[in-house]
Parts: sequence; C-alpha cells; structure tokens
Amino acid sequence: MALRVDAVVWGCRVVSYPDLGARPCLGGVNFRRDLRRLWKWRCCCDVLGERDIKPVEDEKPLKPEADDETLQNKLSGFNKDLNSLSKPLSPADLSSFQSNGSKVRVAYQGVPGAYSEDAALKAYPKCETVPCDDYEAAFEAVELWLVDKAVLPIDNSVGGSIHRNYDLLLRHGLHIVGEVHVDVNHCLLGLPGVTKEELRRILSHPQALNQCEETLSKLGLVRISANDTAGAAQIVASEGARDKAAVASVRAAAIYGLNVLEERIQDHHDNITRFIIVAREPMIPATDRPYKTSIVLSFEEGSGMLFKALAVFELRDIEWTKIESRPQRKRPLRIVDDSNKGTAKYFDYLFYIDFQASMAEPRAQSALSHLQEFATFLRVLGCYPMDTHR
Ligand SMILES: O=C(O)C(=O)Cc1ccccc1
Repeated sequence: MALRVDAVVWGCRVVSYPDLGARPCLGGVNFRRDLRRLWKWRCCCDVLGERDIKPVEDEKPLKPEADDETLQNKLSGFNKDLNSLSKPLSPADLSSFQSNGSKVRVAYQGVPGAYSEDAALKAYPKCETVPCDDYEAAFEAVELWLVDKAVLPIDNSVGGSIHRNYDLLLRHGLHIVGEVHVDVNHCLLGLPGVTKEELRRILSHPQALNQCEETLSKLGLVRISANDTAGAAQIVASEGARDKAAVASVRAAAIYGLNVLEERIQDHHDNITRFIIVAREPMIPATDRPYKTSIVLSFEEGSGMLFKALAVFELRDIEWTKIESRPQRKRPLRIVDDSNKGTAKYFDYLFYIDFQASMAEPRAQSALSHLQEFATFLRVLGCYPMDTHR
C-alpha cells in the first residue's frame, strides 16, 4: 500500500494514499477522518509495530474547520525539505522557535487555561499551543506532523502517576525530549457575584478533584468530572448555573470570566505536576547539564529480577528517580509450575524506570547493556535535560 507525501505545509505532511481511495489531506481540515485513514495505513505497513486501533465514533475535527484565509496562510508556509524535519534534537531545540524562524507548535490535552498549557508555555515560552480533545489525540498530532511536540502530565506529587500516559508512551513510537515541573494552584471558581454558600456542585479533572478532597468535602459539594480543569471552568461560565463551581487555575478564571472564591484549595500546599515533552525525534544525549533517562522493561521472572535491575544502577552510582509498574495487558498471567504445590499464577508487569544519567555517559551505557542480559524487553523512552527548577 502506498502513501504519497505531496508536500509539507506548516509542519504538517500533506499526504494522499491512493490505494485507500482517499483525497489529499491537510492537518486541520477534516482532521479526524483523514487521521483514521492514515492510521489504518500505518498499521497495514507495521511502521510502528503492533498497536490497538481505536475506532473513532465522531467526526469532530481536532481543530475547527479552517477557513480559506487560514488555509492560504498555511499554504504560504510550504516547506518541501522533508529531510531537515527529521533530524535528532539537541538542547538548542529547547527554543520556542524552529530553525526556519517559525514558532514551535506544542499539543496539549484540554482547552486554553489548562495546566498542560501552562507546562507547554513554561517549556517553550513563545510557542504556539494546540489544544487536543484527549491525551491520545496529542500523541497522534505529533505522529502526523500536525505539531512539533506534545506535553503530557505524567506524575503528580499528591495524586501520583497518570497511568494513561505511561500506557500511551509504550503504544506510540515517540521520544521523551524534556520534562517540566508545574506548581499547581487549584482555585475554587464561581460565577461573578456567587458566594461559597450557594455552591452545590463542583466540576474538574478527576486528578484535581482528588487533590482537593478535604476542601470539597467540607463544602459538601457533589463532584462532577470534566476532561480538564479549564474545560470545567468553560462549562461553568457557559452554563451560568449559580450552584456550579470549577476547580481550575487563576489563569482559567481570567480566560472564562469567573471569580476566584478561594486559592490553593488542594489538600497539600505543595502540589507539583511533572509533565513530559514528546517529539518524533530523540534528543541527542549530552553531558553539558544534568540529564535524565527513561526506560521501560520487562522480565521473564518475578520480584528478584526487579531487585537485580535496581542493583545495576546502584553498582554504577546512578540514582533512579521513579519506578512505575503497569500490567502487561497482552500477557496478563504468567503460569509457574510449582512442583508438588500446584501451579502458581502471577500478573505480568512492565517496569518504567527514570534514572539520573545521560546516555552519553559510559556508566549509563554499561548499565543498559547489563540490563539487556536479563530483561526480556527493554526500550529507551528518552534521554533529556532534567528540569532542575521547581
Ligand atoms: O486538567 C488540566 O488542566 C490538566 O492539565 C491536567 C491536570 C489536572 C490536575 C493537575 C495537573 C494537571
């Protein structure tokens, strides 16, 4: 099956896939439908290996239909040099501008005012942020060259890991090229003139609701989950119900014209979310600053192997900063013949490990080759500069 790349417009590939009887597509124009076709094509060609194909029910575009003028603007930014777009990244690529002077486009889940957008702007202050319906759409937008990067929450100091993004990292072939910490200040937002006493219902992202459990219980509010914090603020503002409030940021309040009834309503004053930045190309590992490396691996046998894996780092004085385990859905049970006691069954897990070293360092390279000796699967998700600020 053939795919023809007709041109690269505004960082998006204009593609046609004659074998599927499809017309050329341009990011932003009927994006979802074209995306599905390209998706099928990618799966047929096994470009990125096995993946789940999620049927997309709605025909809603990721971005509103582009009008003629927008299209013309996009077309004027033609870039036919495909090769220049697929080079590995260096720390200089942490700039908000690309080598051709155009702004870096960064996808995030949510609507303007979401913490994920704060993270994108913290990492690339002058970037163009591109809102996406869900985390998966943000990954897809990078894969389809509609944006340059995506920023995704991965871990929160109060709520813990965002498991969905660990799973998506494995399913998609993107690379982690950076991390950014955002200090989360959850606020209680209501319609102008509304008092706390009038509130009955509270909307927000499930993580935000969990992080504010104590305050929300004291206020006796009924929780309603929303796609993202800013999306919740947008709903409260547009519905105009006086008993409904949102948990979101001060910036979201300003964008949607809501009143900040109380700031820092989270149960723990210090509430930091770690976001990762993913791109199509990996970052070239260097040693000019502190680097972190993220890997995912699995073992044939159980708990002793994890101990051995951690010893690999300890032996080389490498500090690991995070371990997360996720079930191996394709192989949920490992059956062990336990001689005269019968057959034991264990769940099988993938382990995600972050450690503080650059792949440019011999000690990190030797740690990975050591791990390879007993891991049944090992993938480097990325080696990237650490966010050493708060
Ligand atoms: O909903 C948002 O604004 C997000 O970006 C996700 C999120 C939710 C709660 C804390 C940090 C990030």
